[in-house]
Amino acid sequence: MGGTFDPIHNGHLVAANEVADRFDLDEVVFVPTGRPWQKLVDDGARTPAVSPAEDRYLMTVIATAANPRFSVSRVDIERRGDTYTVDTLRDLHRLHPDADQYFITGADALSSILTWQNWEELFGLARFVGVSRPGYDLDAGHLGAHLATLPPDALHLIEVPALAISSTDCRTRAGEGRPVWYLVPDGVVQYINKRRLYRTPQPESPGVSGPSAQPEPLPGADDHLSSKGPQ
Ligand SMILES: Nc1ncnc2c1ncn2[C@@H]1O[C@H](COP(=O)(O)OP(=O)(O)OP(=O)(O)O)[C@@H](O)[C@H]1O
Ligand SMILES: O=C(O)c1ccc[n+]([C@@H]2O[C@H](COP(=O)([O-])O)[C@@H](O)[C@H]2O)c1
Repeated sequence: MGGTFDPIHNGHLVAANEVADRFDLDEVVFVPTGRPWQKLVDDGARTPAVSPAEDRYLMTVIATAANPRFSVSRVDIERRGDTYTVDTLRDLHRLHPDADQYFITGADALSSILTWQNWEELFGLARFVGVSRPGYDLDAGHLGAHLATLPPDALHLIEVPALAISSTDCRTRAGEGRPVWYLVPDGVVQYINKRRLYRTPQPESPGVSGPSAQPEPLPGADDHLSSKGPQ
């Protein structure tokens, strides 16, 4: 399952678990994006409007650690440049050449798949599983005439328990000091607080000392992964 996971929330985890159960998958690999090119700020520098990749990666590790079937891959955050699913699937295939790959995607992401890089190749690299998400229609109608050209078994649409949770709402809540408990795993709440993620920067008062408004840089955070906090 690919995602920006800024932060990972229980909607992601329930969807992944449901697909693992329905398709009897041995493993679900969560793949945090490196540079999600459709989430860039239009500032000329093409800056991702997302938290640093290492923070998103660590939250994903924390959220999935207790489930033996869940793992997290760094393929997208270690690849330079914009993140394309076609590269994700090729990299994972190289790492697990004998595995049948399924790519799990929510109804919203599925509906924009025709805008993805080299989207025609995607269905030859993995089976796609589109999962329901409150507020979005789950159908493949947007694929139009392309649907008939897909390999058999290329796309499955499944209903999963409805959780009206989004990362956007979690960021807004954290920024406003409202609770994100029970929307994200407890460890992720604690990580958000520890790293002061999603807080609107406060102007510093001269002469007042106190805890730094900025979190410590993470060891290993690389320049090409660094990015701007969400607005
Ligand atoms: N509540 C949910 N139910 C089902 N699928 C979901 C849900 N939230 C996200 N997804 C799917 O998980 C994948 C990764 O989503 P992403 O990390 O962008 O989370 P998001 O909540 O959509 O984030 P944002 O609000 O920042 O856009 C996408 O395929 C998305 O459609
Ligand atoms: O390949 C692409 O061009 C592409 C464009 C947009 C999104 N995706 C993938 O879709 C997944 C969900 O993305 P997002 O931005 O909704 O978190 C994630 O794995 C992204 O890499 C992929």
